[in-house]
Formats: sequence, structure tokens, C-alpha cells
Amino acid sequence: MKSIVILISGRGSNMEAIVRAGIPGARIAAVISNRPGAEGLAFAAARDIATEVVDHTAYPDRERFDAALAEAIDRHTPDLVVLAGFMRVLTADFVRHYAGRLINIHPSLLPAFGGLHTHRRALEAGVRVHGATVHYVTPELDCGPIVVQAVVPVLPDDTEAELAARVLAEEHRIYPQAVRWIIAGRVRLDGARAEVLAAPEPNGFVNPALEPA
Ligand SMILES: Nc1nc2c(c(=O)[nH]1)N[C@@H](CN(C=O)c1ccc(C(=O)N[C@@H](CCC(=O)O)C(=O)O)cc1)CN2
Ligand SMILES: NCC(=O)N[C@@H]1O[C@H](COP(=O)([O-])[O-])[C@@H](O)[C@H]1O
Repeated sequence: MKSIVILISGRGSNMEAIVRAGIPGARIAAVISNRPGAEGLAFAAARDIATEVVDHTAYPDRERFDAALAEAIDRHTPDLVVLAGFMRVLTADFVRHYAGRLINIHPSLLPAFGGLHTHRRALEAGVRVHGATVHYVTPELDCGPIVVQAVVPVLPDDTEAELAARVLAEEHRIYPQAVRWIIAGRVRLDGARAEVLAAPEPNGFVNPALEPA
């Protein structure tokens, strides 16, 4: 049984989607937040998932926060660390420690709109499509190998909240799917690219891009 640790900073709706979906062959060993008030902690605790807070404001710098965070994570010997609405930029040392087993979901079609406030920036830019990206985490922000993306239309009168909700619904669909593919060993990292391998059916080839969620 593989072990997954999920990091959150707030409501944790992506963590909730992963927990509710279930990941065959894995257990959610812990949900850890950098913010004591993260609402997602209550959801996890109610499902008897171990929860912990490593409060970034309690540390003098990023390096010591990241070291404490890694210590908390490693107590659960994770096969995969999942950033789910986790809002801290991680140090290179931390990222290297989890190389190949640290993923994130970003609310844009990377490489477009890396960083924060993606929906507002998409509206300001007048893009006609927007979406979400699941990617491996690298020291450089929001630049890691892409596992899967989802596209949504930007409608003429969209507010930031309406667009965010449309993207979030797709996040809740693709993140559990991406975690399942990774835990099933169907994602191969090849330099700057991630390839989702077909899981052959008894009677032939399955194209993961077409596979239903
Ligand atoms: N080294 C990396 N760290 C993180 C990555 C990454 O790809 N490489 N992904 C991010 C997630 N993320 C966007 O998807 C993101 C999160 C946070 C920030 C940011 O500027 N955070 C501020 C604090 C903001 C706050 O507390 O509200 C900060 O850390 O100073 C940018 C992008 C996770 N980390
Ligand atoms: N840069 C990271 C980032 O912006 N993550 C975004 O935070 C929102 C809340 O997630 P949550 O409901 O899972 O907490 C989600 O849209 C997620 O993509």
C-alpha cells in the first residue's frame, strides 16, 4: 500500500476531491497545512486521516520552515507528496528531497499565468480558454513536467469568481485522475516531460488522453 501526504493551506477542496475519489493501491497517510486555520484539516480529521500544522509564521526563514515541513512529511514515509492549494514557494533543497514524487495543481494552462491571481490575469489578458495543470514540482515555480491539463472556455461576461469555479470543477476531476495514474506507475518522467503510459486492456490499447475520469 503506497503512502500519500497532501499539503494544504486553506479549504482543501482538491484534497477533499482526492480523498472522496479514493486512490487504488494507496492511502492518504496525512494532511498537513502551513496554516492553523485551514478548513481542510477538519474534513481530513473527520475521516480519521492524520492531520498536522507546520505554521510557516513560526519559523525565521523558508529554509527552517521547509526543514520542519519535510520532517513532518517524512514521518509518513510518502511515496507521493501532493500540493493541493498549498500556498508557499518551496526551497530548492526541499524540492530536490522529493524529486519525482512531488506534484502540484495550478489554476491555469501552464506555462501561461504562473504564480498567483491566475483567473484575474486571464480575464485581463482576454484569453478565450483557461484551465488547470497538474505538474511535477521543480525549484523554478510552476515550470515542472506537465502530467495533465483541463481546458475551460472563458465566457464574455465571466467574473473572476465564475471563471475560478469553472476551473475548480475541472481541478477536482483531473487531480484525482493524475494521482491514480502516478500511483499506478503509469507516469514516466523524461527530463522536462512527463508521459502518461497506456494501461493495456485485455483486448487492446487504452489511450490515457481519452480515458474517462
Ligand atoms: N519551488 C516551488 N514551490 C512551489 C511550486 C513550484 O512549482 N515550485 N508550486 C507552488 C504552488 N503555487 C502555484 O501553483 C504557488 C503557491 C504560492 C506562491 C506564492 O507566491 N506564495 C507566497 C505566499 C502567498 C500566501 O501565503 O498567500 C510565498 O511563498 O511567499 C506562488 C505559487 C507551491 N510551491
Ligand atoms: N498556486 C497554487 C494555487 O493557486 N492553487 C489553487 O488554490 C485553489 C484552492 O485550492 P483548494 O480548494 O484545493 O484549497 C485551487 O484553485 C488551486 O488550483
